[in-house]
Amino acid sequence: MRIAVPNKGRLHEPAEDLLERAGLHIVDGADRQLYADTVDPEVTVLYARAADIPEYVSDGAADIGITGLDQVRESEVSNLAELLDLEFGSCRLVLAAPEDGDIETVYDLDGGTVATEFPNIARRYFADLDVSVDIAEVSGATELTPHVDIADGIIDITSTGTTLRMNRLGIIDEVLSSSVRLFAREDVADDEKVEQVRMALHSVLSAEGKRYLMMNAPESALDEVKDVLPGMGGPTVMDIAGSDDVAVHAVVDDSDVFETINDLKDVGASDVLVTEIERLVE
Ligand SMILES: Nc1ncnc2c1ncn2[C@@H]1O[C@H](COP(=O)(O)OP(=O)(O)OP(=O)(O)O)[C@@H](O)[C@H]1O
Ligand SMILES: O=P(O)(O)OC[C@H]1O[C@H](OP(=O)(O)OP(=O)(O)O)[C@H](O)[C@@H]1O
Ligand SMILES: [Mg+2]
Repeated sequence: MRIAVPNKGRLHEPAEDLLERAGLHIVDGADRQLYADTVDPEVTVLYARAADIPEYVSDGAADIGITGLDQVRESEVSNLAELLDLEFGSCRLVLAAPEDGDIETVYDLDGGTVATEFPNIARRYFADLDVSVDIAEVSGATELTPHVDIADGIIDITSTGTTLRMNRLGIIDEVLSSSVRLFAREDVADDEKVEQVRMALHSVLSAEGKRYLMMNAPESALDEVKDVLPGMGGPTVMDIAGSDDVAVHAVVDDSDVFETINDLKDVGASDVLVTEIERLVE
């Protein structure tokens, strides 16, 4: 089973980092290599441009892929199944035009030109709205084009909004909200190995924002301790040999930890340990 991963650009590091945290360690993955092995002999990695990954998975060069939803939509391949939102690389594809111009709605662009790195998404967007627009395909610095009379507006990625602001462009509409996804070719989407990889990545996402709490508590206070712990499926309780205390373990949302510890102390818990969770397989 082969997994296609961005070889450079902003998605490369977070994608590799996620595989590492999922325990799918890359071995022998020296820089600028096309393929790498992982600790699982059945899983190999193919490094490719983020924009090429949907096509590679669709054609069978890889079986599953990690790239932005914007790239999947732009590729127009139809045999991919989304397995997981990996919750990084979040951005919006927006329609924008000069702030001081006379384009205020998408309909004002009828008969005009729009520059973009995403011509397929752009064509579909305008066709759906029945707006007739010429698409000028560019390969970068899209934000400049309205200021050099190449286009009346643009469809481009924004995340912090800095680039649009610097180029005095205002957002007219959101075309797509994107983040990085794990997807598979439909014919292998239900394979056992694909499911194992999906589950491993999911376990990392599930652990994010969660903490593991361990404490001792008098057995007589157990009901109150349980009431305080919001825990998933109730806490784990273990007897401590030769003691009236029990050990209690629970998973708690990071945002609840401060309040939960205070409440636990109030009902008699002691020796509270808080640790991070690497993965949570449900
Ligand atoms: N602010 C952003 N700008 C561009 N892409 C973003 C942004 N935020 C998230 N992304 C995601 O990253 C993808 C771009 O990946 P790419 O590998 O092209 O990164 P890059 O850093 O722009 O590299 P390059 O310098 O080659 O353009 C986008 O398709 C999108 O899914
Ligand atoms: O809202 P912001 O945080 O300003 O991000 C948006 C900008 O980032 C991307 O460019 P990138 O840095 O990838 O350069 P590129 O156009 O050369 O790919 C994108 O094409 C926008 O120009
Ligand atoms: Mg870029």
